[in-house]
Formats: sequence, structure tokens, C-alpha cells
Amino acid sequence: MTLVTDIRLRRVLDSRGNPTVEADVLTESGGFGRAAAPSGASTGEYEAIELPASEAIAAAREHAVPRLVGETYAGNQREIDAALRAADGTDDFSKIGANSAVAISMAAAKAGADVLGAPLFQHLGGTFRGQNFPIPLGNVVGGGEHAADATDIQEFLAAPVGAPSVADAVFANAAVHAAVADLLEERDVPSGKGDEGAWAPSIDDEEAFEIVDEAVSTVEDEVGFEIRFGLDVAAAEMYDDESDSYEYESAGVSRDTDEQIEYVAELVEEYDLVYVEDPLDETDYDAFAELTDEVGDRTLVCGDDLFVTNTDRLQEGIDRDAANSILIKPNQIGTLTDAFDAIELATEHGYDSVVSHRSGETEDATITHLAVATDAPFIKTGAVGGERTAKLNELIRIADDAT
Ligand SMILES: O=C(O)[C@@H](CO)OP(=O)(O)O
Ligand SMILES: [Mg+2]
Repeated sequence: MTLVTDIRLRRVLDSRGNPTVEADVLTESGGFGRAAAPSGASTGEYEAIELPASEAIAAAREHAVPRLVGETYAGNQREIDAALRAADGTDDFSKIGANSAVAISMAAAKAGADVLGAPLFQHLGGTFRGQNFPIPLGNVVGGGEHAADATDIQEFLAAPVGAPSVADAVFANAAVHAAVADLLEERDVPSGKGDEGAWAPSIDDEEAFEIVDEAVSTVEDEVGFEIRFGLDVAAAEMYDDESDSYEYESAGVSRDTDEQIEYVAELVEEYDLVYVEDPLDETDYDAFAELTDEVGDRTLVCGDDLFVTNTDRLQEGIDRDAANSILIKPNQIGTLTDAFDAIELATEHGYDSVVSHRSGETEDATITHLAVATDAPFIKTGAVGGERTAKLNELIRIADDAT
């Protein structure tokens, strides 16, 4: 029934206005799945390779499509993803592009779910999924690679940890986003938005901490449940190899590795941060381990560029006690199978998984289903903006049993 009978690939727009790969997968019994690849700006050095969309499409048509059509079953995700890997033949999908691979992988999963008549999260995670929901981490202020002339820290993320329901959590993050706008206006700070819809004012990190802290407290008082916040430092982007230091350009501050560890530990303390992603360079397992030793009992120390959803890199982190959570981005590794394997390895070793969007996104909501399917405690997918609300609204629908 789920025999793949056709795969169509096309270029569509992502949220930054760049071309990305969209895949349609059709099956023998009329099953249909469509998915599109997202795209990062602060990409990790060890990520799978994204090719220009037209190149990725041409390569996938030549090498992957003939191996999948008439040969594989959309209901068998491991078989689909193994065929994609075999068609590519490299470790990093540099032949067909991780963008083609992930679009086909996700579209096949949707086609499989369509034939079975099950919601995608249930097809991926089994019949007992759909009872627990991830807490959304909402980007409310940001800079780094996502906006010019804004904060050095890439993302300040609202975390409605005490929300009684998914919808309450989603609306709380939007309210924090709105409260930040009010505070910026009070301070006469003009602001546009960055790639993920977060405010991107021309302020330094210190001022951003004050504003986000106040916005979170204000909304917490309004809604009556606990809201905390966290960070994606994206420290690899500010790390300078030659001087072995972290350069905070808007504040005009430079920190060596020990100072960076102390600085982040102090931030965790002062703001009771619930989450700290990529606080250190993507190659520095030792520094990650030191910080985790200091604050890992109080906060999630999450590896994004450090682990790049790769089980080898995660295993190394586990062996070295480098962190206590992993960011999961299917396009960083190329297939849903690989993303699942990373989540399973993480869970086995007590690491929390945070399923994540990219800064360049589409209306595709596969990551929401992946988060529910794997019982991930958090999902990072912005707070506002159509390509972000596509995921958040899907989460509300899943919780409402309406997918
Ligand atoms: O660093 C990150 O975590 C992501 C998503 O927020 O950004 P990008 O997609 O640019 O890598
Ligand atoms: Mg990150």
C-alpha cells in the first residue's frame, strides 16, 4: 500500500526569501506527503551539507529518486532513509544535499501517515503518543547571525514552564514578545525583527537581559503561572580561534574560555535561566563539561552546534559529560531516522531533547509532530510569524486532538 510510486521535487521560498527544496511523495494507494527543508544561518561546522536548492534537486532526481520509486515503502521510514543514505554515499549528504534528503524523508513519513490514516506524530511515535506535549521555547529578542546590529547573544527565549496547557504556553510566549515591544517603546528603542521574528533592537546583552527579565515577570503576573527564560548563546559564532576568546562586539567585551564559563554560570544564577544552548565553542567539549558540572543541576546545558544531531558527536559528549541536553534539527543530519536515533541515544543517557526549527523556515510543521512523537520536553520554534506559528498552531491542534 505504501509503495512509493512518485517523488516530485521543486524549489519553493523559505522565510528569508531564499529557494529551498520541497518534496512530494506519492504512494501506490494514493497516499500523499509534502515537506520542505528549512535552512540555518548560524550553521554548525559539523552539520550535513545543504546544497543550493537547484543542485540538490538535480542530484536527488538523478541518484535518490530511482532508488526510492517502486523500490521502497513510505510506511517503512528506516528503509526510506537507508535508501537516501545509500543513494548519497557520503557521510554528510554532500552528494544529494541534506536539504533534498530531509525534504524527501519527511514527505515520505507524511505519505506513510496518510495511507495509515493516522496523525503524523502517531505514525512516528506509536499509539501511546499524544498525551505529553513539549514546552515551547519562544525567541523574543535576538541578534547574532539572525539580525545585524543587535544583541551578541543570538536568542533570548521565553520558557513558560508552568503553563497548564499547550495553548496557554503558546499564548504566554506571544505575550512576552508583546511585552518586550512595550518595554522597548518605553525606553525609546526602535526595533525591527530578526530572521525568527524576535525583536532585534540595537542594544547590548545587558539591556536585553533587563528587558526580557521584566517582560517575563510582567506576563507571569498576568497569567499566574511560572515563566522563565533561556538563551541560545550560539557561542561558536563569537569565538575567535586565533585569540582564543569570545568577542562580544556590541558590548566591546572579550572573554577567554574560563571567563566565558564564569559569565554564563553567573547569568544562570542571576536570572535563574532554565536553558542555555551553545554557551561555548562547538569544538570545546571540555569547556562544556566544566560549565555543565557547575550549573547542570539547575539548568539545561544544550548542545546544538556542538552535537549537530549527530549520534557520534552526542556519544562523545555523553562520554565526556559535556552537556545534559541536545538540540534536534532533522536537516542538520539529513533524515528522520538519524534524528530519532539521536533522540533515543539522548534519552537512554538522561539527556533532554529539544526539537528545533531553523532560522530559515517554511510552513512545514513536521518538527511539531517529531517533538510529540518522541515525547521531547521542549520545542524551540519562535514565538510569532507565520512560519513559526505554523508549528505552534499545529501543537495546539495536536493537543486538541484535531490533526
Ligand atoms: O542556532 C539555532 O539554534 C538556530 C535556530 O534557532 O539558528 P540557525 O537555524 O540559524 O542555525
Ligand atoms: Mg543554536
